[in-house]
Amino acid sequence: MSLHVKDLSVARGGRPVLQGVSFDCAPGDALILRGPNGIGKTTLLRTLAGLQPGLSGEVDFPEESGAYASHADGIKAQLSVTENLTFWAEVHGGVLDDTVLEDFDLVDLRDRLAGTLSAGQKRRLGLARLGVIGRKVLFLDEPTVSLDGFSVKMFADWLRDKHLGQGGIAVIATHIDLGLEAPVLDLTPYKAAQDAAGGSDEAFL
Ligand SMILES: Nc1ncnc2c1ncn2[C@@H]1O[C@H](COP(=O)(O)OP(=O)(O)OP(=O)(O)O)[C@@H](O)[C@H]1O
Repeated sequence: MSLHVKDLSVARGGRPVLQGVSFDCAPGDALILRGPNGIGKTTLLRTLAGLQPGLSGEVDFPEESGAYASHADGIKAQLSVTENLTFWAEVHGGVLDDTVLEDFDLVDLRDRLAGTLSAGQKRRLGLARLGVIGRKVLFLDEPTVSLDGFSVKMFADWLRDKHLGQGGIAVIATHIDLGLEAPVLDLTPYKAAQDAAGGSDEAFL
């Protein structure tokens, strides 16, 4: 189990955004992505997860082991917290292990309809999904948005102890310090050159 990325170039709306990104993660490794707004963190994470094609380069990790998580986390508003988690567990061929409710501080909310949760509570439920789907390679896009300090620490603890500690890998775009001992990859030097745009349609608009 490892994640290998070599000379990867990614695009958004047909325009190159980042080029020449390379890194490797071994079991238990996290990598923090940094860079200013618009540099391409979301684009890179979506490309790594296979949700959109790259322009060139290699991304390699075991099939069916990746999961991408952002704010659009597929919570079903008309189902309860437990029903949402059970649904995800079953989709991934498992059963719900109740400890995930404790890990993400959802015990008192277990019977609440997900649609009635606050933004931060919804985010905790979305992150708890990661605890039930059993995927080893996580691509996390600003996972702590809307979370208070207590919840950030809870999520960082889960990531360290239950995911990385059990051989998982995580690539995380985050502007805050999660307190993980993880290398930081600043994407600024990988910004695609303007003349690499592969065409100059704008000149004719
Ligand atoms: N739908 C789109 N079509 C074309 N270009 C887009 C689209 N969405 C985003 N972009 C552009 O692609 C570039 C990379 O965006 P991306 O969302 O990957 O950046 P980011 O580093 O995640 O930003 P942030 O820190 O603000 O979340 C930006 O310049 C952005 O303006």
